[in-house]
Amino acid sequence: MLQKFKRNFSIIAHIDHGKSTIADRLLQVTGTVSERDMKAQVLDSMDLEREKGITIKAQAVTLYYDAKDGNRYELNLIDTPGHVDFIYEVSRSLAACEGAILVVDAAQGVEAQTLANVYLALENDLEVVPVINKIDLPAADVDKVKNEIEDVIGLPADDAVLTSAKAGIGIEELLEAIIERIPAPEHQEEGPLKALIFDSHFDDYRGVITYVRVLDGCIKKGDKIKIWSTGKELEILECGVFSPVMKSTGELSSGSVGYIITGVKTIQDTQVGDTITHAKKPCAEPLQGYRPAQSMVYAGLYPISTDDYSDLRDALEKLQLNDASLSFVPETSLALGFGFRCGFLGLLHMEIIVERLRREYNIDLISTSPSVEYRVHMENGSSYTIDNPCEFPEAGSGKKAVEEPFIKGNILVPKDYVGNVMELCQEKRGVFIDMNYIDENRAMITYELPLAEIVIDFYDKLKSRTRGYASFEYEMIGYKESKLVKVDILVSGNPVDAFSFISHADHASSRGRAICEKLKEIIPRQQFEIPIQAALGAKIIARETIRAFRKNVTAKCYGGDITRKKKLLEKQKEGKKRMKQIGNVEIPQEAFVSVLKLND
Ligand SMILES: Nc1nc2c(ncn2[C@@H]2O[C@H](COP(=O)(O)OP(=O)(O)OP(=O)(O)O)[C@@H](O)[C@H]2O)c(=O)[nH]1
Repeated sequence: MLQKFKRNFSIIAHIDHGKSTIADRLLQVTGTVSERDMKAQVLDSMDLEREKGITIKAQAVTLYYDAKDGNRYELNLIDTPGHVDFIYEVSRSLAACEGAILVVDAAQGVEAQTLANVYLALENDLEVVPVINKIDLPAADVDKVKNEIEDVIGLPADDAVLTSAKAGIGIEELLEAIIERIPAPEHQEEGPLKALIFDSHFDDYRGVITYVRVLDGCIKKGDKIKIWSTGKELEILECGVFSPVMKSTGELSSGSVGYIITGVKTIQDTQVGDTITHAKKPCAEPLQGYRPAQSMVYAGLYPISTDDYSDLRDALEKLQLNDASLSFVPETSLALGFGFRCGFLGLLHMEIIVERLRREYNIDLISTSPSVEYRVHMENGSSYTIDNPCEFPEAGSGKKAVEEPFIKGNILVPKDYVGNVMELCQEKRGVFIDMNYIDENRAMITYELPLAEIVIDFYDKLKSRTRGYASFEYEMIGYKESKLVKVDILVSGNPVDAFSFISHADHASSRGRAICEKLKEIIPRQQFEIPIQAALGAKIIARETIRAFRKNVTAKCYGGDITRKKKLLEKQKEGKKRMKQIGNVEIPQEAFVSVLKLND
């Protein structure tokens, strides 16, 4: 197909504004999926995505549309995730497009992530087509949203397409708008091959599937290609498009989006952002590429049962096959045994990985409290980074300063909640930068905040203190020095490394106290007294005591039924499996999780 009949676009939106529903409708109206196969949100293929109702990974799909001008067009839709954790995936899918559909909810209007995503699209020189969705809702206010798009984003909104993805209204108009307004790709159809790798996934049966966008030239089955950065030469065993399942076409021409299979073993061999060219007749220079995704949040993952250690390693390796942003290295903890230190894009990413390990791989896990990466500067001039509280330098070790990562966060909120948001940001050690009213009702508040304060539960707190009306988006701005200390938690005098955390000095006592109180509630009484303490080095800053108690499970069984007694004892043993033995104290698994939730 000629380039002038191709259109490559993404859909960008704030979470829940209806991006996936619109994508589903486009698939349906163009006959890409039959009525029978249409299950809601075809593009959100992972179970978890469906359940949580969020898109995580970028996906591509090719649609064919017979337009009103009598021509048949090839439309390549690249889906993008909507959550802040995955903004990196958004930027790389945008690089494979000429245009973006900007979906704004007709009742909610422009939100913080709408803005962040539009700016990314404009940075990539994309043509943005505004779409106002959910016009069927009684609370829809199209004129107000049009004004917001013009005033807040600065895009003309007169000709915004009005849709109700739910009711199937406005979908044809949207398809026509895509063809009219999004420019066709303009590359050299005959030139030496130049293609961009924008994603990849591992398929159990077929190996690595690499997603490519062809710029110049053409890829054919049997071609010998070269990966620019590594110089590795590979043969194209198969190439084709997603419609929505993989369909081999034997060829991908200039301006197209599709997949190639080359027989490489891991997705690391075809790095996202790399350039593909022909081995014999290479292009003159590579495409710009991307920075690799960076882990922001770290935590230790430990199997409850030590027998699961190698299964956990295999599972992490498998997950990494599809998710280059997940990193892990083995680590050991005195309290928890053998496990892995893992790096994630954000808390949601971490939650998803932990949940998948549980569900898909059946591994019961304990995760330690999430941490960020700190930079430690020593008096002798050396410096290093740590992502684990256990590596924090002890007092007297010659530490000069510790720096932590900061973000600039933009919060869009109705004016009634401005006070609550500012209060929350102050509690989280935020530094006020700016506040602007975007209209008479809503304000955009900007704060600089330590990332460590954001990763725990900022998002949840923000939602609850604004009744779900605030939206939030952030970017990293770099490292700054802070007064940080490590707090240890001692159970019966033994430090439990999995409970240690790094905190700002001003918050150390209150957090230490809160954890001691929580552990007192959770750790069952045992036959001896258990002191629980929080300590700053040798100094105890909080203490709780669990009094002694003897739990005699057979007490209920008077009468001499020995089998019943045995059963009860068996049951007690089962319960113990879910405990971790720390010194002479048994700590239930929930303790590790609740401490994690409490860290503020
Ligand atoms: N009333 C109404 N509801 C809609 C419409 N479009 C989508 N929804 C609903 O809005 C919710 C969110 O829609 P999604 O398509 O999952 O939103 P999304 O933007 O893809 O969300 P992420 O994938 O998480 O980024 C779902 O419950 C949809 O059924 C619409 O036109 N009208």
